[in-house]
Parts: sequence; C-alpha cells; structure tokens
Amino acid sequence: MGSIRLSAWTAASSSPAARGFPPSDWRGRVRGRRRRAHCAPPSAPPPPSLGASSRLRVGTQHELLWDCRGGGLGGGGRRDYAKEMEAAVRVVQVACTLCQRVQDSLLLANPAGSGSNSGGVHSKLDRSPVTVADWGVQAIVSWLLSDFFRDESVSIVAEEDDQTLSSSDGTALLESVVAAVNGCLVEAPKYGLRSPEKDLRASDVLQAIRKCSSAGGPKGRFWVLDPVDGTLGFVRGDQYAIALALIEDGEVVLGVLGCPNYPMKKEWLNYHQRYYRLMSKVAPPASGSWNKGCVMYAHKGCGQAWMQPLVHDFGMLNWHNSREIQVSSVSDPVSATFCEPVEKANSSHSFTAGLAHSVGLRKQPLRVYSMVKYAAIARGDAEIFMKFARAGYKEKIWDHAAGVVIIQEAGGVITDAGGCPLDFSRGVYLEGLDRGIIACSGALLHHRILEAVDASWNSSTL
Ligand SMILES: Nc1ncnc2c1ncn2[C@@H]1O[C@H](COP(=O)(O)O)[C@@H](OP(=O)(O)O)[C@H]1O
Ligand SMILES: [Mg+2]
Repeated sequence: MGSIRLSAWTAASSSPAARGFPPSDWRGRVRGRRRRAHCAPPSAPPPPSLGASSRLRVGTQHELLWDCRGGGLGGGGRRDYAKEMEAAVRVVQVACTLCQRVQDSLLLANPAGSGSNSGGVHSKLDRSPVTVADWGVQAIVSWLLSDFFRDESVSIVAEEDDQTLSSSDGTALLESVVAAVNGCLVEAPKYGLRSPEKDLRASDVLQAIRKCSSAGGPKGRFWVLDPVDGTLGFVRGDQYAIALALIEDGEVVLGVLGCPNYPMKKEWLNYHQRYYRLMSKVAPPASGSWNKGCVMYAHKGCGQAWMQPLVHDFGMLNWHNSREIQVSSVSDPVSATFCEPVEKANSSHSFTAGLAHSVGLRKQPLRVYSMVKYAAIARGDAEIFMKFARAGYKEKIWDHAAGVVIIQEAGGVITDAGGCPLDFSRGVYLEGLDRGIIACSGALLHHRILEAVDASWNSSTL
C-alpha cells in the first residue's frame, strides 16, 4: 500500500499570499521532449483589492454565490457564471455524499482497503480500479446538470463509459449503481436541487452516463468531470476528489473540487485518519456525524477561491459556511512543502527528489492521492505540486481542469515545465504538455523549479 503522510503536514501559513507576477523571461525556454515553441505567459490573478469584492447572497434556488465585481454580469462584458457555479457546487456536494457512502461500504467489506477486486472494486482495461462510485457520480452529475439547465443543452466530457455496465456481465453492477444513484437523488432537495419525480430506471442511468461523451475541443462550452479522481486512494480509504469544471472556448472558466476526506482544517487530518481507520474496522462511520471534508470552488478572473464544508446527513447546503482560501505566503524553499502523487508510476519520485535537492527544499514530500494536492496548494497547506509522468503518458483534462482554476484564483501559479499554461482546448488530452506540471503558491518558487528542471532534464532518465 502506498504511503501517505498526511500526519506530517506542517503549519504552512495561509495568510494573504505574496503574489508576484511571472518574471519577464517567462516564456518556454527549454530543450527537451514535448517542448512547445511559444506560449503566452500564464495569466496571473488580479490582486484581490482590484474589483474582487465578494459577498454571499442566500435566497432563492438560483441565488448568486457572490458578486464578483468587474467580472459580474454587466461588469466589463464578462460573465460571472454565478448560475453555473451554483449548480456545480450543489451537484458536487451530492456527488460527495454518494462517494462517501460507497467508500464506507467498500471499507466495511474490505477493511484493509487493499484495493483488490473484492468488495465492489473492478478493473478497467488499463487495470486501474473503478467502482460503483465512478459510474454513480457520473450519472448523478449528468442528470442533475441537465435538470438544472432545463432549457439548455448540457455537454459533458467525463472519464467513464457505460460499456461494462451495459454488458451482460454488468447486470448486478448496474443494479448497485442505480441503487446508489437513486439513494442520493432522493435527497437532492437538501442541496437545493430537484429530485426526479420517480426513481431512475437502469436505462435512465445508462443514458445519463452515456450523455457524458463530449470530446471537448477549442470551441463552445462543455463540462469536464472526473467522477472519482484518485480511485486508488478511494478504494484504500484515503484521499480522493470529485472534480467538475466548465470550459468555454478552450479556457477553464470555473472549477469545483469535492474532497470528502480533506477536512476544512488541516489540523483535523490526523484525527480523521485515525478515526477512519478505527471505525472502518467495526462499523461504517456515519458520514454525517462530523464534517470531515470540504468543497472548493473558483471562477476565472474573480481573484478569489472559496471553500465550504460538506453537507452532512442532517444538514442543508448553506452558503454562509463558505470561506475564502488563499495560497501560502511562504516563498523560501527551506520552509516550503512539495506534494506529488503517491504512486511513483504516475510521477517520477526520483526526478522530483533531485529537483527538491537542487532548489533547497528540505521537507519530506507529501504524497497524496488525487487532486487533493491542488486543494492543498490552493488552501496554503503546501507550496509546490510537481508531476512528471513517464514519457508517452498523456495527461487528461479532467485530472487538472478544476484544480488549475482554483489554484490560480487562490493566488498560485501553474504551468507545464516549460512555463506554458496548460492547454484545455485540444480535446480530452493536455496536448503539447512540456514534460510535467508545476504548481506553486508564488512566482518565485515556480521560477526556481522551472530553472531546476532545465538544469537537470538532460541528465535525467525521463
Ligand atoms: N501512468 C500514469 N502516469 C501519470 N498519471 C497517471 C498514470 N496512470 C493514471 N494516471 C492518472 O493519475 C490520476 C491519479 O492521480 P494521483 O496519482 O495524483 O493520485 C489518475 O486519475 P484517476 O484515479 O481518476 O484514474 C489518472 O488519471
Ligand atoms: Mg483522475
């Protein structure tokens, strides 16, 4: 089982970030594979004082989440995506509930969380795990978004397809997915959403899953969903995320990250881990008994990112519980913490160890499953995220879209290793990605990591 060192999380500052703009020699300057010749410098978020006055309004079903001046309706012609954000946050909250229930039952069936094929964990063609939660989340997100935007066509790019469920071997699995979906949709009103008039049938669920077959691209608007990001963490009772983003004309305009095992305060992580390990041995923990997770969200150009607790079993979604998040102000490598995937098959631990050494990072890396790493950077729990996949691996847009916009709006910087913004306009893959992904709380650290990559790339085995 992969290591997770959440208990080692240090008290990195979450005070307002020192947000430098990228240095002037920002453009891709590197040799090496996958290098793009030119790219625009990454867009830096506006300082918070420049028109980012926000307030939460609570009221009708379609209330605004905030008034992001300058980016709001009628403000400089840019849309504020309030309706879309409202829908996305509510829908991700429902999805988190579904995931928590499925994870609880998986752990009850298999307390060791070995990730084996028993207890409802199945294998995809690439041998990665998939569970009822992956299909269940995809079905409810598809159904709820389509219902929320009744008059508009909703286009979704998402990770799962319906082949396994539609096959003759998939009947029992499909039944489990349908039960999980209906069990959550019936509670949609407490999240401010509509329930279906009657339970969805298997064919409705399959149709909702199938509907998520958009191929993305440079034009138009589509949602991007990773129903359970970090499935390995999910089946091991560890961190995972539900990631939903909206892309318009190739740009991520809003992102929502549901992190059901990532508490509102990092100090609670320790407690969560111990509690969960203990409880999963004796009985399924009542998901609603305490607020163990959070949902983060941001929209492009607002200069702000937000976090709210998960809605628990006896609660209702309440926007007043949201609070602003910001990246860490730490810019000294000695005090900085970097995170990376748990699985070294997903990112070279040896290469990042070399980078860490040359930049002067002293702390042990935090190895965390899923886009919770993006959440950690956005909230100031860590300063750096690095991912260097093996040559030939193509990163998918759903693994990054939501996290990228949340980090940027919280004050961070994220690019590929050549300093170019990630390109979400070219289908389901991040085509043209130069070597790896680097996210930092500030431009200074980011610049130093890029330089270290340049200096060590040619002698690496990547
Ligand atoms: N060989 C590989 N190299 C890099 N990333 C990979 C990979 N195989 C899978 N991944 C991606 O890494 C994600 C998990 O991220 P992490 O390693 O940070 O926890 C997976 O998301 P899913 O779990 O949604 O499939 C998957 O998209
Ligand atoms: Mg993923």
